[in-house]
Amino acid sequence: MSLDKTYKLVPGTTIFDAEQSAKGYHLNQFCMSLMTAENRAAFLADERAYLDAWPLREEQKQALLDRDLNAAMREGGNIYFLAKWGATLGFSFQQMAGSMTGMTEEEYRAMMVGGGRSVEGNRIDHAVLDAAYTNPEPSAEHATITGAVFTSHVPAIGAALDHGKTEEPYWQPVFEGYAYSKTWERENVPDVIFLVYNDHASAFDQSMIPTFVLGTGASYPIADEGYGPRPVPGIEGDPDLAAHIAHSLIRDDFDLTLVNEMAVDHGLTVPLSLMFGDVEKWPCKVIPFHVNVVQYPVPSGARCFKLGQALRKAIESYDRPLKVHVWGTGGMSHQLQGPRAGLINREWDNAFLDRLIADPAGLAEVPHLEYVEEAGSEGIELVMWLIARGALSDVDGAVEVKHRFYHVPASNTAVGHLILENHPRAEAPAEGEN
Ligand SMILES: O=C(O)c1ccc(O)c(O)c1
Repeated sequence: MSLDKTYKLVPGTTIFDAEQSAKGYHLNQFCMSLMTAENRAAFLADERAYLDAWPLREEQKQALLDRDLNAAMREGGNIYFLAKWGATLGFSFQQMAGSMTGMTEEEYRAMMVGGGRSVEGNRIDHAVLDAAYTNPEPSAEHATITGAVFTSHVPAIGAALDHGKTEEPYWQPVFEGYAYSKTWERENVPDVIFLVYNDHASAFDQSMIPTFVLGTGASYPIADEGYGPRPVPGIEGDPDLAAHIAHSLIRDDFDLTLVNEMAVDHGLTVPLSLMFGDVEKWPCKVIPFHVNVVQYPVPSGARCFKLGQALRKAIESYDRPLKVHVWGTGGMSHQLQGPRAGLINREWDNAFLDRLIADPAGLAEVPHLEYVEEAGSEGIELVMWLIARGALSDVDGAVEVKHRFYHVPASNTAVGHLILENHPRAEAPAEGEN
């Protein structure tokens, strides 16, 4: 099933969607650079030289040099960004809009004074729209979620790996718990991991508190959390699949923040190290998905579970035969602050794992207060596991527990880990087939 992009059929109109945004990313960022007097002066002194300093395609530079806004829009420019360029050259919004219509400035102004352009004759060709609805292009192939991994993402685990301490008596039992996981992951390398984690005041500070962040970028550097960046490879993203997921989730009423550039911290890198070990390059692409669990209000378990269900629909409607893993990270019980620091609740953690496997919808109803009271203030990270669990196939398929592990302690936390394989039910053969 391909997504509804019928907005492309409105005549004389370019909708700025994720596809256009990817195409025009540097063009629009160039426009943003004109928000200082110093940069505007440099641009006006030598437009070509200033443009050449940006990674723009020649078509994009030429569109601006020709003052051709239609071409700039085709090349991914958005009018609110381009307005910064226009303002630098002394154009008003009316002059810019009029320049795209084939009218002179006077004609366009007169048309607006006369009541503006009529919608009559400017609607979608309904024959084309009807055809788009009645003959949706069936896709022979689609992406599949083949497994889910759930794991703690304690930074001290990353430090133990990076400093060769995995065989020390304190750490050996932790890494022993991931020995099978590394073999399983090697035998089941996906094309893409959709990795749910929380940023720990690394990419997002108090200037911005987005609830759900989908990484739509091509690559992500490793954050420096104070000890220097972890010595692990950078992350390659999948902008195309991420844009598809963004479109599908937002259409399903999940209000996401889309981020093209961000550094990723231990929340994302420690799970990758645990599952892939010490590698030169991660063997697959990763789409980072950050959930705010730092500043309240944080999303509920129920919201996360529903998001996971919508994520499954999004991934399965992507028309390429990719194998996708969905990972939920963070937890288990831990409290990093105040007189209750060090809180561990083995019974609650293990009941959480039991219910995550057998009763995820029921588990999703557990309120925040229970996480904080029973699993410690930072145990709230466990709501993120419900996103990955919601993406699996219980409705028309089955999940199989491949591995389960629990250990106390790693620094201040309990370590929990699960691997669930996803077995979607085979699609019913079409009539006439065996
Ligand atoms: O136990 C710890 O040391 C610790 C520190 C930071 C974290 O984000 C975390 O999950 C655990």
